[in-house]
Formats: sequence, structure tokens, C-alpha cells
Amino acid sequence: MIPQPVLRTVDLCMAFGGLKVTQDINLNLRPGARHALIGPNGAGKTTLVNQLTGALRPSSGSIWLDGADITALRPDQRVRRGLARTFQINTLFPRLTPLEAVANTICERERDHLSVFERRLFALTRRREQIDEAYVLLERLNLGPDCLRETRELAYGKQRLLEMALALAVRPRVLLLDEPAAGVPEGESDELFSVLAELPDDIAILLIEHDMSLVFRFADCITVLAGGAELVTGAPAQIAADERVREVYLGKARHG
Ligand SMILES: Nc1ncnc2c1ncn2[C@@H]1O[C@H](COP(=O)(O)OP(=O)(O)OP(=O)(O)O)[C@@H](O)[C@H]1O
Repeated sequence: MIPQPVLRTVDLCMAFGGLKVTQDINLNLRPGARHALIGPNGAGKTTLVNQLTGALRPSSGSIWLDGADITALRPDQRVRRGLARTFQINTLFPRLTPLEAVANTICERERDHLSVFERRLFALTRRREQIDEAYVLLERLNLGPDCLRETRELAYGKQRLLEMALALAVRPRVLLLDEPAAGVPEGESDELFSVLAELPDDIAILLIEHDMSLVFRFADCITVLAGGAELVTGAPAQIAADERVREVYLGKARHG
């Protein structure tokens, strides 16, 4: 039996004035998917991701997470339901250590499930468990040795890994990775790929990325956007062999 999609869009459309930037997008991510979203500059990838996260309200169509319509939910409500993202632009607190940042996020996640009375007690506990969980997560992302340094001292690639750790700390069902390789020096990109390859199997991942070598190594399914519309969705081999994709995208890709 084919599993139900964990994330689904139905005829999603977005227009800025007369400009249609997202046109009838029907995206399906099954649990554990490794799905990439590619397309030339201006194809509408960021606009689509912003609708998925709730930063932008679609003009029409709907977004479904685990069978529930989340189209009208705020970004924070979507995160609580298991939809997490990383950002293209670094949004970290420079003076916190990775351990503090991730442990704080884990505490927030735990507090969400508590009553007001329980929250007051939670504030009094020592939070050893959350710190241990944060450390295990940081180790998994190769950040163990850096976990007590201030974030601003970390190499750029390490900061991108920390963004991923923060998104994983909310225990998402779906993780949106918005150009994780952007700005990462070549020497650090292999580490990024090995971390991506080790992410938990039960999390569905939507990767938006210009680095074609990363996309084709990572994804088991690729959607190509062109002019705001879905050109084709398929397995990497199918996408690589598609003449239309070559024409609209691969020939012009920045890193392709
Ligand atoms: N707020 C806005 N108002 C008007 N037009 C917009 C707005 N945001 C995006 N656009 C337009 O929508 C189109 C798609 O932009 P978008 O940033 O989503 O593409 P992209 O595929 O993410 O591009 P890139 O790969 O360069 O990041 C572009 O033509 C852009 O100029």
C-alpha cells in the first residue's frame, strides 16, 4: 500500500498583483521522503517554501500536513505540528553556544505540551535531560567538539549545521532545507552531505538547492519548477534524462 503523504499541496497558487509566481502546484511528500525542489533563478522555489511554512498566504489552493489542512495556520502553529525549516540566510544568535541554543529549543518544545502549573514546575527542574538530548543531536551533526564555543566563532558550514540541529530539535515530521549549501566553502560541503545522508529516516525532507551534485546524491524524487509551475516530478535518472529540464534548467544552472 502506498503511504499517505505527510505533506501535500493541492492546486497551490500565489500571485503578486498580476504576476503568477506559483501555479497549481501539487506536491506530495511521503513519510521519510528525500524530495528536492529545483528550478532556475526566479522559478518560484522560495515563494513556494514561504507558503509551506506560513510566511506567505497562498492566493488559492491548500496545504495539508498529516491529513490536516494547515493553510490558515500561523508559522509557529505549523512548527508545533511538525513542519520545521532552515533558512537561506543565517538566523542564529551569535553569542549563544550551540549547546545553549539547541537545549533552549528542546525546552521550548517540551514546555509546549505542559499546563501552566506544570510549566512553573518545569522552570524549577535542572533540565539535565534536555541538555543531554541537545548534546546527542549536536554530536550527530558533527558539532560535538564545537558545542561550547560561541556561535559567531564557528565556521560558516558549521553554522549551517547548527541551523539544521535547531530545526531537528523540534522533532519535525517534515524538514524544509532552504539552500543548505549556499555560501558553504567547497571543503566543507562533503561534511554537509554526510550529515544530510545520516538524517533520521522517518523525517520527510524537502531540499531546495542549486548545487546539482548535492541534489542528485541526496534526493530520491525531484520536482522541477519553471515559471512558477511544476514542469516535471520524477526519480533523479528520469529528471537527468528529461530534455525539457535540460532546456529550462540544467543548461543554465549555476553549479550544474
Ligand atoms: N513579494 C514579491 N512581490 C512581487 N514579486 C515577487 C515577490 N517575491 C517574489 N517575487 C517574484 O516571484 C518570482 C519567483 O521568485 P522566487 O524568489 O520565489 O524564485 P526562486 O526560484 O526562489 O529564485 P532563486 O533561485 O533566485 O532564489 C520572481 O519573478 C520574483 O521576482
